[in-house]
Amino acid sequence: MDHTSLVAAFVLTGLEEARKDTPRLATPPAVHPNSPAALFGSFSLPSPVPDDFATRADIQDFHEPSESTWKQRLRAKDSPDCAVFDPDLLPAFFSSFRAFLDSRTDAAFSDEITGVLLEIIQSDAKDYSREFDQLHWRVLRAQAGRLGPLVRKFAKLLDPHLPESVRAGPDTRSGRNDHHRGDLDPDGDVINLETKPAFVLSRDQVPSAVVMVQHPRASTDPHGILNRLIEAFRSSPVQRIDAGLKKRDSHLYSLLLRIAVSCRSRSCNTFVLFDYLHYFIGFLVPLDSSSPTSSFRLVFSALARCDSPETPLVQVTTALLYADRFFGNELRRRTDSIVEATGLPELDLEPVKEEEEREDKEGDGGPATRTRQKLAAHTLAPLEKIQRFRLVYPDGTPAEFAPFVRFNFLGDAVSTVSLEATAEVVSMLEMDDYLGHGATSDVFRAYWPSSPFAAEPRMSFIVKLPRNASDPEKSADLLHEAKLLASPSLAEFDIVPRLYGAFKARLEGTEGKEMVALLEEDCGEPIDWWKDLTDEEIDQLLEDLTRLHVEHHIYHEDLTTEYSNPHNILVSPASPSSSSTARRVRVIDFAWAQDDHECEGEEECGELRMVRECSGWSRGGKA
Ligand SMILES: Nc1ncnc2c1ncn2[C@@H]1O[C@H](COP(=O)(O)OP(=O)(O)OP(=O)(O)O)[C@@H](O)[C@H]1O
Repeated sequence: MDHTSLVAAFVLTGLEEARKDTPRLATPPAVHPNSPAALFGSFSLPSPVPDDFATRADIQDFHEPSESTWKQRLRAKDSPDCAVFDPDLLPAFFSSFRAFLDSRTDAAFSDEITGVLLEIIQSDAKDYSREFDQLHWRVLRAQAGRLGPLVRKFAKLLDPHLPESVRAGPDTRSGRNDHHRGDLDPDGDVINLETKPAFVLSRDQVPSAVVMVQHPRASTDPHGILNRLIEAFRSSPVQRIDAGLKKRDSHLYSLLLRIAVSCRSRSCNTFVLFDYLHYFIGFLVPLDSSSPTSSFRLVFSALARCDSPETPLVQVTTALLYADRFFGNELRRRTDSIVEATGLPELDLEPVKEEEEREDKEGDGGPATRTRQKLAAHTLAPLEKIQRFRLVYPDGTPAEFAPFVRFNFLGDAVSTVSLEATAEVVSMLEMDDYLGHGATSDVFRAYWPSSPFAAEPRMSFIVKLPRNASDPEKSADLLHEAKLLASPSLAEFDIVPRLYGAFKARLEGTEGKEMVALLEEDCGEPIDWWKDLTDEEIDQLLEDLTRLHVEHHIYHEDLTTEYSNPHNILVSPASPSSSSTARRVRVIDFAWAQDDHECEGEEECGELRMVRECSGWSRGGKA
C-alpha cells in the first residue's frame, strides 16, 4: 500500500482498520494527548465575564484578604492591555507551520495529509455553502461538533511523523487541562476564573482554547460581532481594552475579555475564535516576555472562512498545538512592530472612576452591592411591564420568531389567547450569549436596556424558549415552570429565579400553534461540582431545599445529572437587595418539578437524601 492510499484508508475506514493494515502506523501512541476528552471540554459557553465585570481600577484590590465574595474577575496580570490586529497573522502562521512540516525528511507527506484532510473539510463545506439563511443555527451548532474529530484525526496522522522533541507522545496528559476556581496557579495565586471554552486542545500540557461565538450571524452580517471586531480595528490596528471600548461597544469588550479569561484560566496563550463559518486565530502575548507575570496583549488575525483551502481551520487548529516550538519569536516581533508603528492609545479611566464613586456615595451597602441595587431598580423593573416583545440578535437583526405577547398564564390555556396585532409598543429584547439547553428549553442571556451601545451599564436576564418551537409539550413544560415560579408563596422565595413574565408567539405556517417564552432572573453560572460550594453554602442550600419541599410541596426532580453533578444549582454574586456580600446559591429549572409533594422529611425524602449524600461526599473529599 503506498502512502497516499494508506492515509486515505486510515481516514476513511477508521483507526482500528488502519492499525490492522499498516505496519508503518501499527504502533500509535497508546494514550494520545489529543483524545476526545482533551478535545471536548464542553460545547456550552456561559459568559465568564458578567456585564458588570470589574474595571481595571477594581482589579487592583483583588488580593485584599477581605475579598470573600465569589466574583469572576481577571487578575491584573491576566487582563490584556490592548488588542492588536494583524491581518497577515493567519497566513504567516500557516506558512510557518507548513515550512516546519516540509522541513521533515519525508517532506511529501504533509501534502498527502493536506490533500486527504482538505477533501474531508470541503465535503463538510458543501453543507456550509448552502444559503446561510436556510441553515438553522441549531444545525450549524451541531455541525461545529465535527471540528473536534477532524482535529483529532489530523493530529493522529501527524504526530507519529514528527521528531521526538515536538511529538505529543504517549506520556502527555490526556483529558481536560482545566484549572478550577480555587486552584493555585504556578505563581501561587488563587485562580478565580471559571470559563467554558468550546473545547481545549492539549499537547504536553500546553493547551489551546477554542472559543466559539454562539451567534448564528456573528460573521455573516455586516454588524455581526466578528465583523464589528474587524471594523473596530479599521482605523487603528491597536485598541485599548478599557472603559472607553466598553462604552462604545460593550459586546466587543466582553468578547475580548472572554477570550482572555478562556485562555488565562487554562494558562494558555493561544486561541481560535470561530462561529462555525469563519474564524480568527489569536495569541496572548506577554508585554514583557522575560516576566511571566507581565500583562498581555491580545493579538489576532483577519477573519478566514472555515472552508478556505488556503488555511484550513483544522490544520491551523492542530498547528496551535505545536505553535510554541516555532512561532513565538516571530509573533513577538510582529506584535511589537505594529504597536510601535501605531502607538498605544492612552488609557483613560478617570470618568468611570468618578461615576462609580458617585454611585457608591448614594448607596447603602458595599460598593458592588450598591451599584447593583441601583441598576436592578432602574433597569429591570420595566421588564415586568412589557406587554409585547420581539427577540433581536445583538446585531439588530430580528430573530425568526413572531412578536411575543404577555398572557395571563395562571388562567389561560396555551392555545386560546388572541395574538392579534395591537397598537401596543413592541420592545426589542436583545439575545446575547447562548447559555445552553436541557431537554425542554434553549436558554439565552439578554440585556436590558438592550442596545450594546448604550452608555449606561446593562442588567442581564434570561430568555427561555422551547427547544422545539412547534412541540406543544415543550411549551407546556415551560408554562408549568412559570406557574410554579409565579405562585405567590414561591415568588418571594429567593432560592428560585424571579419570573418577569410568560409570553407566547404564534408560529408562522402552523395551524394556530403557539410557543411560550419565559423571561427570568439571571441566576449566574452553574457549578460543576458540589465541592464548588462552601460548607456554609451547602448547609444553607439543604435548609432552603427542605423548605421548598416541606412548605412549598415542590419536588424538583432534576437537581443533578445522572452522575450526581449539580447542574441546576447556580451561583451569582451578592443579592442586589441585601447588604450581605455573600454570593447567592440558586436552584433553576422547574420544568419537571412536582408541586404536590408530601415531604416525609430529610431522613426519608429521596431528593433531600440524595442532595445531602452527594454534597456530603464532597465535604468528605475536602476534609
Ligand atoms: N435563571 C437562569 N439563570 C442563569 N442561567 C440559566 C437560568 N436558567 C437556565 N440557565 C442556563 O441554561 C441552561 C439550561 O437551562 P435549564 O436547565 O433550565 O433547561 P431545561 O431545558 O429546562 O432543562 P431540563 O432538560 O432539565 O428540562 C442551564 O444549565 C443554565 O446554564
